[in-house]
Order: sequence, then structure tokens, then C-alpha cells
Amino acid sequence: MSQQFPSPGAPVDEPAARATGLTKVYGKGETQVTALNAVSVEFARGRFTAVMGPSGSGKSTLMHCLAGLDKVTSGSARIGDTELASLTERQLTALRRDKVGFVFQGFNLLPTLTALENITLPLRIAGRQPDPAWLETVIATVGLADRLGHRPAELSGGQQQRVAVARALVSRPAIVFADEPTGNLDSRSGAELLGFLRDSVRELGQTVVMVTHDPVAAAHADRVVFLADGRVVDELPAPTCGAVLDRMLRFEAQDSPR
Ligand SMILES: Nc1ncnc2c1ncn2[C@@H]1O[C@H](COP(=O)(O)OP(=O)(O)OP(=O)(O)O)[C@@H](O)[C@H]1O
Repeated sequence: MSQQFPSPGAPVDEPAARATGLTKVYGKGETQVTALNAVSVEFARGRFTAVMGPSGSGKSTLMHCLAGLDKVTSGSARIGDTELASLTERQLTALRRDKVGFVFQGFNLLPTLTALENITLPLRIAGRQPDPAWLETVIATVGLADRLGHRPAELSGGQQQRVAVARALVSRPAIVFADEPTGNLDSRSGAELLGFLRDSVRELGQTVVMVTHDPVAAAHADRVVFLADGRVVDELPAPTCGAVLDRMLRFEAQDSPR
């Protein structure tokens, strides 16, 4: 399949999302934590980016700020050319619904709905009809055509996660954020899911940003951005598993006391 589905109307070189001097501070006084410290990073359209870094380095906070789930303390978070801080709560809700897809570890599928009903639920909540050709393409890409009538309990963990991916893709969001999407999966289901995410980028033109601790998962991406202590400390284009591991070991060596 080589057909591309670019977001209509967006300039080709505009990033899908970007942070500029983004600082996020949680709490006050002695309990204050600077989760992100003047982070500037761009996520190009139609690319698959992995975000890595030690626990507490700010990976989830960066995704939440860029997805409009959390407010920035200073600096800027943009989806396309939309500055999130300029939006009202109602506009933010609409932006999350229309422009952003989420894939989280827990799946959050509704147990009483079939796979197909789960996939189309966000669109139905928004009062929109799925585009039949696009729906078929997404379902074929994630390999769920023969499981559409099954409820989540009748699907394997990997299949459930694929339903969650299809649900994130079906509204053709400007960007999909995936927070450790393979965290709960066995290695075979995890590899399958990463293949589907990568296919959604290569074949459907989707933009995906994925937080992961796993160098094997990161090697499926086009680029890895490394965070440490709330800053972007490095990045790696066209990552291989070995190159990612090598960077991780080097950071650990720098951090450990001599
Ligand atoms: N709601 C919150 N209130 C207070 N502190 C928070 C909150 N969310 C995150 N933090 C703190 O901000 C820092 C960054 O957290 P974040 O969850 O972004 O890290 P992470 O890199 O995603 O970590 P992990 O890999 O463990 O999920 C941590 O020190 C964390 O304790």
C-alpha cells in the first residue's frame, strides 16, 4: 500500500507538534519539581519519533503538555500552528478530540462494545461518521478485519492494543501520542504493535510520538529524542537497537559517581 493521506491544508514542512522553551514546574516551595526545563523540540509530520530517558526525566510530562492534557508553566506547546496556551478549556477539548490520538498502556477499551464499536466510539461521540474507505484502511493496517465483532474479553492483549491503535488512528489525528504502548505486552505482541505503528507512519502518513524504555521498540522509530533531568540531551536519527543501547549506556556512565 503506498497511498498517502496527508492532513488537509497543512503546510508540508510545518511540524505536527513542537515545544519551544517549554518549562513545566509541579508543586510549590520545597516540594517543587521542574519536570521540563526549557525544552525545545519539533516532531515532523509523517514521522515516527521515540522519546527515551531515565525514569522521572520528563517524558510523560512532555507528551501531556504537547497533547493539551497539562498546562505549561512557561514557553510554548503547539499542535501544528495552534498555541495550546491560547485555547479555552472547551477549545482544548475539541483539539484533543479532533487533532490528537492517544495510545496508553491500559488500552481503556469499553468491555461491552465490540472491537468495531470501540474503534469508532470517539468519532460517534464527536457526532461524526467514520469515512468508510479510511476505516477499512486502518482496520486492514492493524489486521483486525476478522475480529471486528469480538468484545475486548474475547481478544488477546495484543489484539486489544491493536484496537486501541485503530481507535487512535480512525479520526486521522494530526498526531498520535503513545505512552509505553508495548509495556504490558509479551514480546511477540509488542513487536506486532510496533510494526503497526510503523506501518501507520509509512503507509498512512501518520505522525507518531512514542515514549519507551525499550531500545528494541525505539529502533522501530525514525528518530529517538533523549531526555534527562527535564532537558533534551541528545537525539539519534535512523536508530538501530545497538546505537540506542550504546547511547543509554553512555548516559548512565556519565550519571554514575566516579
Ligand atoms: N502531577 C505531578 N505532580 C507533581 N510532580 C509530578 C507530576 N507529574 C510528574 N511529576 C514529576 O515530574 C518529573 C517528571 O515526571 P514524568 O512522569 O514526566 O517522567 P517520565 O520520564 O515519564 O518517568 P517514567 O519513565 O518513570 O514514566 C518527576 O520527577 C515526577 O515525579
